[in-house]
Amino acid sequence: MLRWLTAGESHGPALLATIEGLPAGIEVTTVDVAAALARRRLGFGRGARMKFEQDEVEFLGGVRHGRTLGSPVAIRVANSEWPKWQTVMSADPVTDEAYAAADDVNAEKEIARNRALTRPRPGHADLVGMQKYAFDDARPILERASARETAARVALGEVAARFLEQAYGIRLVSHTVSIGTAAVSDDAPLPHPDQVDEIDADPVRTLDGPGSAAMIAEVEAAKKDGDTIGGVVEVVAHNLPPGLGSHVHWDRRLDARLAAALMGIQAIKGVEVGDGFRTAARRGSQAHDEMERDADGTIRRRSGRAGGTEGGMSVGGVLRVRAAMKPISTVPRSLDTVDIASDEPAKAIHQRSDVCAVPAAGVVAEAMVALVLAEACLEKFGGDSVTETARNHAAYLAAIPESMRSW
Ligand SMILES: Cc1cc2nc3c(=O)[nH]c(=O)nc-3n(C[C@H](O)[C@H](O)[C@H](O)COP(=O)(O)O)c2cc1C
Ligand SMILES: C=C(O[C@@H]1CC(C(=O)O)=C[C@@H](OP(=O)(O)O)[C@H]1O)C(=O)O
Repeated sequence: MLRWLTAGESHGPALLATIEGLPAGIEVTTVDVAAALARRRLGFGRGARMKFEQDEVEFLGGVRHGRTLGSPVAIRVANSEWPKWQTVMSADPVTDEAYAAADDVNAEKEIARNRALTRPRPGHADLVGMQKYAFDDARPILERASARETAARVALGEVAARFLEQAYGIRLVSHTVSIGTAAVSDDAPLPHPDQVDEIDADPVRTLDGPGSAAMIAEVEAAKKDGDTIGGVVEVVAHNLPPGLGSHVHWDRRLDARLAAALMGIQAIKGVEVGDGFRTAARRGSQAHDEMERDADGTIRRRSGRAGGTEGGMSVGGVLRVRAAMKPISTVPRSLDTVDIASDEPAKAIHQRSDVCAVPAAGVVAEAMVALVLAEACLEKFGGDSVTETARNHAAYLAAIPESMRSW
C-alpha cells in the first residue's frame, strides 16, 4: 500500500510531504527534487512569487546516501515568503501589542497583512471555506487552498517518477495543449520523455512553435485586460505494462484513479483519458483502437484513441490523459462579491497572483500521474526493494503467452 500526505500553508514556514510504502533502493537526491520543483515554477504568466521563490528542499527521513530505505520518505520544502509572514502565520498566539512592539521595519505591513479578509473571491475556496470551518476571515482558508501546496506534491511525484523509471522503465512527460482559445495543432506528434528539457525551455511548455506563440499572445492579452486565463495540459507516460488497475471494481479502475488524482489539483475542472470527450462525438468504427499482429507476432493497436486504458486497466505502452484548468480566480480587475463584514456589495480580494498557471499545472499533473502509477505498480508487482519489484515485473511480462503479447 502506498500512502502519501502533504501539510503546510502558503505563507507558513514550509510545506511537508511524506510517502510511505515505497521500496528500498530508489536512487533519488535533493538535487532531483529541487530540479522538479524548479520546473513547477516555470511558465509564462506566473506571478511575482515564482521569480524569487527558492523551494529549498530537505529530506527529513527515508533516504540515506542517495537511496530510499523503505521507511517513510519525508520532505520539507521551505517557503521563501516565511520571514515576512512570521507574525501573521505564527502557530502560537500573537497579540496586537506584539505586532506593534516587533522590532521590524515591516511591522505596519504585517499589521495590514493580518487584517481579516472579508471580500471572498468568486471561484476560490474563500466563502465556502469560511462557512464550513467557521471563520470570519478568508486567510485561514486561502492559505491551505493555495496551489502553493502543489510544490509538496511535485516533490513526492519526483520520488515516484524516479521509482517508476528505475524499477520498470516507465517515464513521463507533460505539455500544454491549449491556453484560452490558442492550441497546439491537432496533428502535432505526442511528446516523448526525452523531450522534457525542450518542452521546459518553451515559455508555455509546448513543442509546437506556432501554438506557443499563440498561447503566449493569449496570456499577454489577458494580462493587459487585467484578466486571467486557463487551458488544457496533457500527461503522457511511456512503457507501461498491461494490467495496471482492474476492471473488477470502480475504485480499482486505473482511469478512475487518474481522473480523481488530476481533478484533485486546484483549478482542474475536467479530465479526459485519451480522446475522451472527442471520442463521444465519433462512431464506434472511428472511436476504438483496432488490433493487428506485427510481423513478429506481437499484437499492436493501430491508434491510441483510448489513451492507453481498456476496462480500467493499462493496455501497455503509452498512457495519455488531459486536464482542463479554469482561469485563475484572483482576477486583477476584481470580480463582484459581498463584504461579509459590512454586508455591502464589494470587489473581491485581490492580492498578488498568477495570470496563467497552465504550464505549471502540467508539471503538477505529471507528478499526480506518477504517484497513481507508482501505487498501481506496487499493487501489481509488490516488492520491498527496487530489485524485487523489478524482478516481479519482468516475471509477469515473461509469463504472458506469446500469442497474447501486445508490445
Ligand atoms: C499551479 C497553480 C497555480 C495557481 N495559482 C493561483 C493564483 O496565483 N491565484 C489564484 O487565485 N488561484 C491560483 N490557482 C488556483 C487556485 O488554487 C484554485 O482555484 C483554488 O484553490 C480553488 O479551488 P478550485 O478552483 O479547484 O475550486 C492555481 C492553481 C494551480 C494548479
Ligand atoms: C505560491 C504558489 O502559487 C500561489 C498559488 C495561489 C493560489 O491561490 O492558489 C496564490 C499565489 O500565492 P501568493 O499569494 O503567495 O503569491 C500563488 O503564488 C506556488 O505555486 O508556489
